[in-house]
Amino acid sequence: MIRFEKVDKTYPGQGAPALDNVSVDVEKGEFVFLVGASGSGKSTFLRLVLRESRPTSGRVYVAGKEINRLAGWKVPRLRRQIGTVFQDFRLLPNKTVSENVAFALQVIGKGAGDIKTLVPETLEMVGLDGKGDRFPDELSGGEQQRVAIARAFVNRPMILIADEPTGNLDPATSVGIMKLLDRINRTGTTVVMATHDSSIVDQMRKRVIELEGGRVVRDQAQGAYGFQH
Ligand SMILES: Nc1ncnc2c1ncn2[C@@H]1O[C@H](COP(=O)(O)OP(=O)(O)OP(=O)(O)O)[C@@H](O)[C@H]1O
Repeated sequence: MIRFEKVDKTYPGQGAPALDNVSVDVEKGEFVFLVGASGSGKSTFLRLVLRESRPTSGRVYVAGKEINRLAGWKVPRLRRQIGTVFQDFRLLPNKTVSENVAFALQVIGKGAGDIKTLVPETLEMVGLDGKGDRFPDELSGGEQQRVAIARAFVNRPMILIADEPTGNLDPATSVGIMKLLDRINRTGTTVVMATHDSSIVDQMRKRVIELEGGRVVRDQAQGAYGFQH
């Protein structure tokens, strides 16, 4: 589903590469944690998957296509197949919960009929049944992140990218969010999550890819946050 082949990324004017000879293969349906110190290259990795950034050398494939060679007009179609969730939720403050989720469908041209069924169905799935008419500032942080996940998942993307999704949440709320991401993963969606949250990684026991100075220094099935034999 996601394949990096000898990917280097050096930002203009930077001496050291943000990614250095990264080769990684993520299969359809996998759940992968990307870990590593601040500045190790996690966000750069995620940006390359979205083609928000391009490799300096090497190849990035998503769903079998080398995305650096994708024509510009095909990039929106690629991004539609990838849901994104961030630490800071990024909801539209002047739209209700339902409108935030519906908006993701409107921008990709879904009809009113589809929207009417998909939005409540997805809100129920993320545990926000009955909260569709609230505004983001009337919700807790955990609930706001659930809205963001509903918005990312409402068109059933192949891949869900989560960059520090529990970074602003307390430990108990974070566990609920991880249960939800796990549930989404069980529907067949490939999940790649960058995180500093060691207790979450240790509890989930999924594949762990660790970056250090832009290099993959560990790629371990059912791994922990720190290396353990
Ligand atoms: N737009 C940019 N221009 C120049 N350098 C950049 C840019 N974005 C990232 N970098 C550099 O690339 C390296 C990797 O950064 P990246 O944001 O990928 O790390 P990260 O692991 O996601 O960090 P964090 O955990 O703090 O989000 C860092 O040295 C950073 O300073």
